[in-house]
Amino acid sequence: MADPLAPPGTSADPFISLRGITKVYGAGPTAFQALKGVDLDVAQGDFVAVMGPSGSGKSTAMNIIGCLDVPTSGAFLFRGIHVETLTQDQRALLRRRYLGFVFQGFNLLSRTSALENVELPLLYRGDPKTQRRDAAMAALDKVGLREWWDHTPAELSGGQQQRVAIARAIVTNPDVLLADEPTGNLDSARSVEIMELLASLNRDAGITVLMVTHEPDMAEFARTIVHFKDGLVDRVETNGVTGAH
Ligand SMILES: Nc1ncnc2c1ncn2[C@@H]1O[C@H](COP(=O)(O)OP(=O)(O)OP(=O)(O)O)[C@@H](O)[C@H]1O
Repeated sequence: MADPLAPPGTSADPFISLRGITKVYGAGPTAFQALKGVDLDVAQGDFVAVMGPSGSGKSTAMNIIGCLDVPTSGAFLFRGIHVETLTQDQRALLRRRYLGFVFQGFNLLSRTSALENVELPLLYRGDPKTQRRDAAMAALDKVGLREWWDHTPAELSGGQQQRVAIARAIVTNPDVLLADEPTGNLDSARSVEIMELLASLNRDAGITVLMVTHEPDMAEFARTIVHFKDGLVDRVETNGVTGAH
C-alpha cells in the first residue's frame, strides 16, 4: 500500500497551506467559532511569529498545523498531504516524523536528567540505546548544554530548561518546530538567548519555525509576522513590509 504520509506533491506545492480553515468548539447554542476561514501559506525555511489578542485563534491554528487537532472545515496541506483526511494514527505518525514542539512551561520530566529528557522521543520511536545517547548528546551540544547532560530540570535555570526542551524537540531532525510562547516564562535576557537559538536553528539547520508570541521584541526575530484577529488572519508582515490579508 502506498505510504499516505509520503509527500505526493511537487516542489510547486506550498510547504504548509491552510485554506478556508474553520474551527467550531462545542455544538448547539453554546457553539463557538474560534477560526472563521483562515487562509495561510508558510514557505519551507521561514521563521514565522504568530501574534494577536488573547482568544483570536492563535493556539487553535497552531494545534491544527501541529496535527494535534482537526479543522471543522477547510483544507490543511503539509508538503502536499491533505492532513484533514488522515486518521488520528496517521496524524500522530506525521507529527513524530516531521514536527517538533516547544512549550511555554518547558514540559520536562522533573526527576529525569537532561540527557534522558532529550532521549524520550527516540525511546518512543524505538531507537536502540547507543543511537539514542549519541543523538541526544549531539542535540544537547547544539543548544550549548553538553556539559549539563546529567542535571535534572531543578538543577537548571529556566533558560537552560527551555534549551533542553528545544534539544528534545530537534533530536528527531524535524522539518518544523512549533513553539507556543517559548519565552513566556523567561526574563528578557534569557528570552533573547532562546530567540537567538531558534533563529540559528532556522538559519543553519533549515528548520521552519512557527512561534506564538505576545511580545513584539521576540517577533522581531522572525522573518514573517502573522497577525490573528477574531478568528482570521488580519495581516502578514514580511521584513517590515505590511500587506493586508
Ligand atoms: N476546547 C475549547 N472549547 C471551547 N472553546 C475553546 C476551546 N479552545 C479554545 N476555545 C475558545 O476559542 C477561542 C480561541 O482560542 P485560542 O486558544 O485559539 O486563542 P489564542 O489566540 O491562542 O489565545 P491566547 O493568546 O489567550 O492563548 C477562545 O475564545 C477560546 O475560549
